[in-house]
Amino acid sequence: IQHSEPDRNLPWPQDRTVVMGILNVTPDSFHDGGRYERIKDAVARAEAMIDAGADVIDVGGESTRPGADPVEIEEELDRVVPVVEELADLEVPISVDTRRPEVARAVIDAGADVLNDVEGLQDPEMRRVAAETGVPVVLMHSIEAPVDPENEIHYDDVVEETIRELGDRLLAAEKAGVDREQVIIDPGIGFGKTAREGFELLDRLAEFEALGCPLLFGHSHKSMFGLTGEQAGAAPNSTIAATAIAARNGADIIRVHDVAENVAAVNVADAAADPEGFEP
Ligand SMILES: Nc1nc2[nH]c(SCC(=O)O)nc2c(=O)[nH]1
Repeated sequence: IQHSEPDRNLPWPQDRTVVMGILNVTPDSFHDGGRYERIKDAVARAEAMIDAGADVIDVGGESTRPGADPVEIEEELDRVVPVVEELADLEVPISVDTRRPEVARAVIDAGADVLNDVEGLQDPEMRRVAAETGVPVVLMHSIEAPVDPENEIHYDDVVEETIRELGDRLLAAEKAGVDREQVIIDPGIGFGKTAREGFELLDRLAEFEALGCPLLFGHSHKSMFGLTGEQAGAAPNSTIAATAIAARNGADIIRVHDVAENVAAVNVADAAADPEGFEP
């Protein structure tokens, strides 16, 4: 499976699988230091991921794990804006994982290059920000984020239905003035989907080509790997293995915590996809 046509003006290479390093700036993701410590640590962690081969850094100030408590907007701004300001000078693009238009506007003003909306631009105001700024936007499939664990969602065919619903979101975005060329799609692993549905999506990733957009796959340390003997939050080996399969099945961007290991996995997949043409 070759990557989507390299005709998008995205801020990363389009002839190989791109690695997005996850930078959580939620308090529980740092040892207990002061605010300034946290910002310093965040920048150091971003630089370490870049040194390990990350092509883009995804900054997130609100955990959207199933059942997570929503964070006040002021708190989210206070967490992400200072970090984006520091990272804006680094040589790789910065994406921000946020559901909030206020945060989206603020981080773009602060130098963020990409919006990563786990609610798939369901908020009309988020569609307006994407349309007005023209930045690349990751449109992730989720009926809601965080998903209420009590909310029993049933799919007959998770792949078909996810593609269809992403298609609907794409249309709504285009109606709001978002250019299809700026959209990256994402199946939203773990967001209202079971472990087995996660593996079904991994196996049939190529079917998402139908939407004609680059595809981001975000499986790192997720609960689907309970099926393969690892735990949510501690699934390094399953994550690396799934990265290789996802890249070989057409994922254009892989969103991970452990950059070096997953860079190796995408290199293996890309080399297998094009043994003659692959360049290390
Ligand atoms: N685009 C995109 N953004 C995300 N943000 C999270 S937060 C939950 C976690 O990392 O465990 N997951 C994803 C994902 O799968 N895709």
